[in-house]
Amino acid sequence: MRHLARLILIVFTVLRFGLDELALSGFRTRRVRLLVRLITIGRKLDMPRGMRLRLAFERLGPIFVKFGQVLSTRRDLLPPDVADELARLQDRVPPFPAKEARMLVERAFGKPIEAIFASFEAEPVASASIAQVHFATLKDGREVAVKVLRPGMLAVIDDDLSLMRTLARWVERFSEDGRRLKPREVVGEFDKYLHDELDLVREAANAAQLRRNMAGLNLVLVPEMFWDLCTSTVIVMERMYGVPISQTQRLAEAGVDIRKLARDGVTIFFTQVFRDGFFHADMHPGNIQVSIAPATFGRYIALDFGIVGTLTEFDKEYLSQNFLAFFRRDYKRVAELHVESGWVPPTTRVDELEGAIRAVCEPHFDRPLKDISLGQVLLRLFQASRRFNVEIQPQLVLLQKTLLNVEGLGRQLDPELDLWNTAKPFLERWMHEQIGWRGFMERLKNEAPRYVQLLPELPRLLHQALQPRPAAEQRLVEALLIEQRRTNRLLNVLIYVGLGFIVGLVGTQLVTHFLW
Ligand SMILES: Nc1ncnc2c1ncn2[C@@H]1O[C@H](COP(=O)(O)OP(=O)(O)OP(=O)(O)O)[C@@H](O)[C@H]1O
Repeated sequence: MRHLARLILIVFTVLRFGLDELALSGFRTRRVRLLVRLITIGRKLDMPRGMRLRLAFERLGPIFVKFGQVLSTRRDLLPPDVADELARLQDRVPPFPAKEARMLVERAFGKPIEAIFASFEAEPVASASIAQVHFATLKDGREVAVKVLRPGMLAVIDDDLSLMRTLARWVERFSEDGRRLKPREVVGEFDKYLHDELDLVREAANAAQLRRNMAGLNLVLVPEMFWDLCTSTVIVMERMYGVPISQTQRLAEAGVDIRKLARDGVTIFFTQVFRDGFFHADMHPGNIQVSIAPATFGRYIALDFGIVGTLTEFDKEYLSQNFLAFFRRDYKRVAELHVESGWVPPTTRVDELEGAIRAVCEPHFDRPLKDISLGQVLLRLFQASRRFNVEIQPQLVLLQKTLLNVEGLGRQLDPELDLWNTAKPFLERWMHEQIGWRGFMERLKNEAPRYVQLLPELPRLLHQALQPRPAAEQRLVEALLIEQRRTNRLLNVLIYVGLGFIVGLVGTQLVTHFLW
C-alpha cells in the first residue's frame, strides 16, 4: 500500500508539472494518451520545462533531488536548458535532531558519546539529504568533524529506487522520445552512485587516498581520517579551518593571491587526472575552502569525498591524445584515435567521423585559445561520437562535468585565466612519459616485481614443460593417435584400391591393344 501511495504521488506530480510532455511526448498508446489528457484537464504549463522538472524533483523529496543533481551531469543526454536548471537543485534539508545524531554515534561505536568525545556540538554545521556534520573535540583535545548518515536512508532509497526503475520501464515502453534518454541506464547509474554514497567508509577511504596523492604538491589540504572512529554510518575526521572559496573578497583582504589560486586549482585538478588517475569529482564551491593559517597560507582545503572519479591508463591516453590533436586542429587524428581505441565500430568511415568532429569543434576556435573550455570540447566530442554508436564511459562523463566545474571556478577567480596554457604542460609531460624512454623504464619498474617472482620459478616451469603429459591429456593424445592410424589405414586401402584400379585399367587397355 505504501508503495502504491508513493507511486500515485509520483505519477500525480509528473502529470501536474507537465513532465509527460517532456519525456513522454511520443506516447504510442492512444488509450494512455487519452487518459493523460483527461487527468490533466485545466493544468497550466506556463513555466519552462527545465524549471518544471526541477520543481517536481524538489516536491518528490531528497532522493529525487539527488537524482536530479546526478542527471544534471549527463549533458551528453539532456538538452542544455534542462541540465542548467537541474544543476540548480539544492539538497539542503532540515537537520535531524541532535539527540538522534548522538544516539546514532553511540550505536555506531557501541559506547556513550562522553566516552569518545570531550565535547560534541548539538547544532550541525551542515545538513544534506544523505548526512549531516557536527563539530566535536576528542578526549586528547583534537578538533574533529563528525559526519553522520541520515537515519533510515537505506529503506527510503531502496523504495524510491524500485519506483524509479518501474517508471523508467514505463517510459522506455511507451515513449520513443523517452527511450532516447536511456532512463533505465540512468537509474542504474544512480543506484550505484547512491549506494556508494551511503557507505561513509568508502568516502573516508577516498579521502585517505587523495590525501596521500596530494601530499607532495603542497597546494591542497585534505582532512585526516581517524580510522578508529570510522564506520559505514559515522566518520570522524580532522576539522579544517578555512574561508569558503566563494568569499573572494575576504580572501583577497587576507592577502591571498587570487590569480595564483585560480592557476593552482587547475594544476591540482590536472595532477589528479593525468598523474594519479584519481580525482575529486564533487568540486562545487561548497566543498572547497582556502586556508589562511600562516603555516598553510593560500592552500586549498578539499572536503566531501563521496564522489571521486578514476581513470585507467587507457582513458588518460585517450584524453591527452584527443586534447592535443584537437588543439592542433588535427580532426583526422581525433577520428583515427576513436577508431584505433575501439571507441567506434571498426567499420566507421574515418572521413565521416572527421567531418562530424570538425563540425562540432571548429566553432570553438572562434575565440582566443585561452578562452576555450576543455569541458565543452569534451562534451562536444561525446555528442559527435554518440551519433557513431559510441557508449560514453561514465568515468569520462564525470570527468567532463568536473572539468566544467573547475573551469567555472577558475574563471570566477580570474577571468583572464589561460586554461589551455595551464593544462598543456600536463598533457605533454604525460605523453612524453608514456611514449619516451622514461615510460619504458617506468613500465619495466612496474613489471619488475612480477619478473622477480617468476625468475626463481623458471627451472620448475621448464621442468614441468619437459615432463610427460598428465594422464588425461595422455589419453587424449593416444586416442588421437589411434584415430590417425585408422585414417591412415583407410587412406592406404583407398590408395591401393585406386592404384589397383588404375593398373587394372591400364593392363586391360594394353592387353586389348596388343591382342587385337
Ligand atoms: N573536516 C571538516 N572540517 C570543517 N568543516 C567541515 C569538515 N567536513 C565538513 N565540513 C563542513 O560541513 C559541510 C558539509 O560537509 P560535506 O560536504 O562533507 O557534507 P554532505 O552531506 O556531503 O554535503 P553536500 O552533499 O551538500 O556536499 C561543509 O561544507 C563544511 O562546511
